[in-house]
Amino acid sequence: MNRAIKVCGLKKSYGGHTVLNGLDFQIEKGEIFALLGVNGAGKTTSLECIEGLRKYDGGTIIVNGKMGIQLQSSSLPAHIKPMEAVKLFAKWNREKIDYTMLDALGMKEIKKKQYIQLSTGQKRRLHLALALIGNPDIIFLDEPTAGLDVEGRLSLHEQIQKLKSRGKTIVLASHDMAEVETLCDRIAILNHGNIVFCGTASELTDKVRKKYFIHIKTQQGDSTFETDNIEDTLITLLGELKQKEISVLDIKVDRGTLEQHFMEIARRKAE
Ligand SMILES: Nc1ncnc2c1ncn2[C@@H]1O[C@H](COP(=O)(O)OP(=O)(O)OP(=O)(O)O)[C@@H](O)[C@H]1O
Repeated sequence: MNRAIKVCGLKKSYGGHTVLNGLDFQIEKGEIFALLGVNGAGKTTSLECIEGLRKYDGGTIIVNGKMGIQLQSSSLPAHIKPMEAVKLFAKWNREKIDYTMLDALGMKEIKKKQYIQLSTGQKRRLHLALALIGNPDIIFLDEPTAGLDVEGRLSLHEQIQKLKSRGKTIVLASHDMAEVETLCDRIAILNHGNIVFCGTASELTDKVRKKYFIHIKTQQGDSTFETDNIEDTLITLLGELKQKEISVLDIKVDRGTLEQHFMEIARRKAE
């Protein structure tokens, strides 16, 4: 069985307000899977239903493995030290402490500090360490890098990649397109209570935008051309430039950013 999670027809309303309108998706073992959506799209609600922390109104959720959970916001007593928290969590879970994992998350560097003295990045690393106690198979991270600087984000990405290389399944909610593009194997986009896209970043690009953008820099300035047929357009453009004896300094071809594709899909009105 290669499936870590299967969600079928997941429904959730708060009062009369429908937030999840029958979600269907599945997450394979060993992949990094991202839930994306604008603020209020229902990412946290979906994660917390799967985690068993929130009741849902309909549908089925099958989770195939032990879960480790890092919530969007969590707190610890102000004066507790990181290792005290780790020992407490290990005791509650009746698990041994994995000191190699703690070292990899930089717990040594902060062991003398109290919780209240930790930076946002250090708190996030501690909460990730707590989520990993018990060696879970599936790790849920709700906006894991929110509020982190570039270095903190890269270091956390490295830890997440290491978890994947150890065969863990990672499910995360994120707003950060660069993060999702570099880190995640597959993405599901939530919009108006439905999954409007589920696949890889390049499949998202294919779905939204078939066009290519050719950016040409010449002695006379920069120009961008949009085309469906990259080969013909490039040949024509280069031929024209050669005929006019204009030297080309640089050429770049792209298909727009993942952020543009995400916004196009995430903001589409319900069909
Ligand atoms: N306990 C609650 N009671 C009532 N409404 C709620 C509750 N929790 C969430 N909501 C509403 O459900 C919707 C989805 O919220 P949720 O937190 O799941 O979205 P999200 O995609 O995680 O948002 P964000 O990106 O801002 O974290 C929002 O409209 C929110 O106001």
